[in-house]
Amino acid sequence: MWRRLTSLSHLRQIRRADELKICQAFCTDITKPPVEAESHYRRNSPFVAFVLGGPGSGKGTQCLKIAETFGFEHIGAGDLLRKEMYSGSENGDMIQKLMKEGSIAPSEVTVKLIKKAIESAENRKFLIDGFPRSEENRMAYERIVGAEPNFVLFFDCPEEVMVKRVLNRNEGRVDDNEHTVKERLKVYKGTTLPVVNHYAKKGKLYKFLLTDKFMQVDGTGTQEEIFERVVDITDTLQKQVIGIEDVECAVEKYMRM
Ligand SMILES: Nc1ncnc2c1ncn2[C@@H]1O[C@H](COP(=O)(O)OP(=O)(O)OP(=O)(O)O)[C@@H](O)[C@H]1O
Ligand SMILES: O=c1ccn([C@@H]2O[C@H](COP(=O)(O)O)[C@@H](O)[C@H]2O)c(=O)[nH]1
Ligand SMILES: [Mg+2]
Repeated sequence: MWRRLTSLSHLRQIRRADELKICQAFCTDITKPPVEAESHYRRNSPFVAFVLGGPGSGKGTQCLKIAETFGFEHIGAGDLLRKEMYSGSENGDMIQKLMKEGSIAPSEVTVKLIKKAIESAENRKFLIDGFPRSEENRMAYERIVGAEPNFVLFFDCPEEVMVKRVLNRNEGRVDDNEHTVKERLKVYKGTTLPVVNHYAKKGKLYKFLLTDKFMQVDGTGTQEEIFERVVDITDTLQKQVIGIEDVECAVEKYMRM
């Protein structure tokens, strides 16, 4: 209840009469969002978290755990591109060449695949793993999908650990080799980190610094130890964001009166 009322403070510009209606509407003990607001939220506002980090930092591993625990749909941008590559599509050869080089696929191709995956899912909560890779990717997503992510998780892993993991992964990926991993690291540092900085400035970034302080397995913490930290943040953010969305939907409803 308190959160609902305090979240309305930014609406000072609304006419006094409308303000009164909004306050009256929220002065009852609402423990659940109004049915109309809830369905608006589900239908129109997918809840999106981007998951970023270098090659082999553990994005995919943690996404599987988050998806299972919190009921998110896991969309791996690289997985979508690999599927497209092997599907015999007209973009297949181009994607394969870029992946082997460690380069980034054109934004329109990747965003189109992500948008399709979001639109065809029943779920409205998404983890988008390994995207955006560049500021250009980010802007294309925001333009085409028409929204920013709700929050961004960032796995900051030491470079030597990432390289070792990628070279030991053994999943038959065309880019898991010494030459390509060097290129991917260059792209990550030069082109993806600016995206991370962008979301840090916007206050949307949650960084997991994976250093040798855990002294486990490979010096970054076991998958379970890292996940324990991820759970806390994801749980809190989900609750906060859903609360804010409810207020905005309800405000829209009362302003139309
Ligand atoms: N905390 C960890 N400790 C040890 N090994 C790990 C840990 N997390 C992930 N791994 C292993 O490291 C490898 C890379 O992990 P993962 O595929 O999740 O990385 P990624 O960030 O998705 O990489 P990419 O960007 O290349 O897809 C996998 O073989 C995974 O099992
Ligand atoms: O948004 C994206 C995501 C991926 N790529 C290309 O795919 C590979 C592998 O991606 P992973 O996320 O590591 O599975 C990546 O190196 C890029 O070549 C992309 O172009 N755009
Ligand atoms: Mg991955």
